[in-house]
Amino acid sequence: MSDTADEQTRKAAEALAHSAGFGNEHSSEAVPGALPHGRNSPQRAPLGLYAEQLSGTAFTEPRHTNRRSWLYRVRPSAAHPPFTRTGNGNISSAPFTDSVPDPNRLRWSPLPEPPEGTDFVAGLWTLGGNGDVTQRTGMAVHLYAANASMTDRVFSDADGELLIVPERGALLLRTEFGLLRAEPGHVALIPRGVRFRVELLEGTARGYVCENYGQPFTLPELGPIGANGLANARDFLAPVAAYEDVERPVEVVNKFCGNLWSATYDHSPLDVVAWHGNLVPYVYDLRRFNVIGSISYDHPDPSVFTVLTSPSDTPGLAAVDFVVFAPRWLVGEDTFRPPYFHRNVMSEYMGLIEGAYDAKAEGFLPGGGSLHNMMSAHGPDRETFDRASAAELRPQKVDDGLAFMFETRWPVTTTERARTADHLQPGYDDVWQGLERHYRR
Ligand SMILES: O=C(O)Cc1cc(O)ccc1O
Ligand SMILES: [Fe+2]
Repeated sequence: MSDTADEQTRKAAEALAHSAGFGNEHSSEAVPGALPHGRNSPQRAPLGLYAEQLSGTAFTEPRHTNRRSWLYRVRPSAAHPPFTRTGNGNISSAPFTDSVPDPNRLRWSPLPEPPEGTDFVAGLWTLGGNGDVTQRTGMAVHLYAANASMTDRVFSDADGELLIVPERGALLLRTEFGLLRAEPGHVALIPRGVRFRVELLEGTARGYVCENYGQPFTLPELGPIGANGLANARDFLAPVAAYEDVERPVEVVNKFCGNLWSATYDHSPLDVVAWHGNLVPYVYDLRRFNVIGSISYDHPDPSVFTVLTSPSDTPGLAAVDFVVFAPRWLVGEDTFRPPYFHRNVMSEYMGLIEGAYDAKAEGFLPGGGSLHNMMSAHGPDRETFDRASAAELRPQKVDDGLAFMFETRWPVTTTERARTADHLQPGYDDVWQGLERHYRR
């Protein structure tokens, strides 16, 4: 008896091989001899494959930012029927114009369960964002909730790269470059335009997506930290080549300038037998993050927790940073240890992958999220403030949660759907009520 689709997903996810490193030249062939040697585009590519370049940066960008890969495939991507518009579901794109940017602090509970048969693409739900897809600037925050694998359907996003942050349910990502497994606590990145399919390893899945319209995420500079630390390049795992030779109708959904377009191919475009290059999908286990912090006094700024950064044209000013609050020791002397009260020119969307977050005693839930827009005042809730102000300052391990932040240079405009959602929490402001006056003269 042949395996069910779910069994095929599970078996495929076992013992995956990877190619390690960030920004380096990878190469991989699923069939020996499929990669040409000494040139990218020989007169006839090996094994009758088609050679095709995928450019993630302009041809002429400087070497240290240039990203491209060469794919050797059964059929060239160019062999496809026309795309036609299809429904956008709950996906929207920048510029976000259906509501005005809001200075209020907003918080959402997790997405409700989706209807039966919702796959990753159908389960995407846009919360908001900034910039403009047609200008390749800015970002969108999406959530997803799915209970079905994509079958005979693949997705690609011309508008940006997708940083997927699973919160519930492991994912098998079948990409043009091969297979990746991403479970809660990992992040996965799919470069702009790369075709992929999401299969569910646990029946249901939930999480967050940062769609980055701008420059690709890269590792932050380390400056005085030195040659090692934060996210180490060797812990980023690209797939090895794996292809499917499928000659039956496959729907390709293409997100282009804010809309979904669909075409039904007569074959699967996940037909890359070999590839090489530095533009690759990857996964990263957030628990590998080397957390740097204060070993004397004061709470450091969260920039020190940056995993990945999408630079802007201004040095030091990120279009968007991906920041993780991973388990760590707090040892600061005479220090208020949780996140401080602050107002930030950058806008902060936060999510929770597991457990709790040290600035919020309750209400900030795994699968939920908060938005503290440009200059909005926030910080520890009353309970956290009272507790941390009175705490005995012994070395303390913070290891009861895994939270993250998409921190962006432009204010985040929420979609009408996010503003009117049942799971938008009323009364979020109240967490800062009752902070007593202690000042006496
Ligand atoms: O608002 C937040 O919780 C995120 C955050 C964490 C921190 O440690 C310092 C500043 C900051 O914005
Ligand atoms: Fe903050």
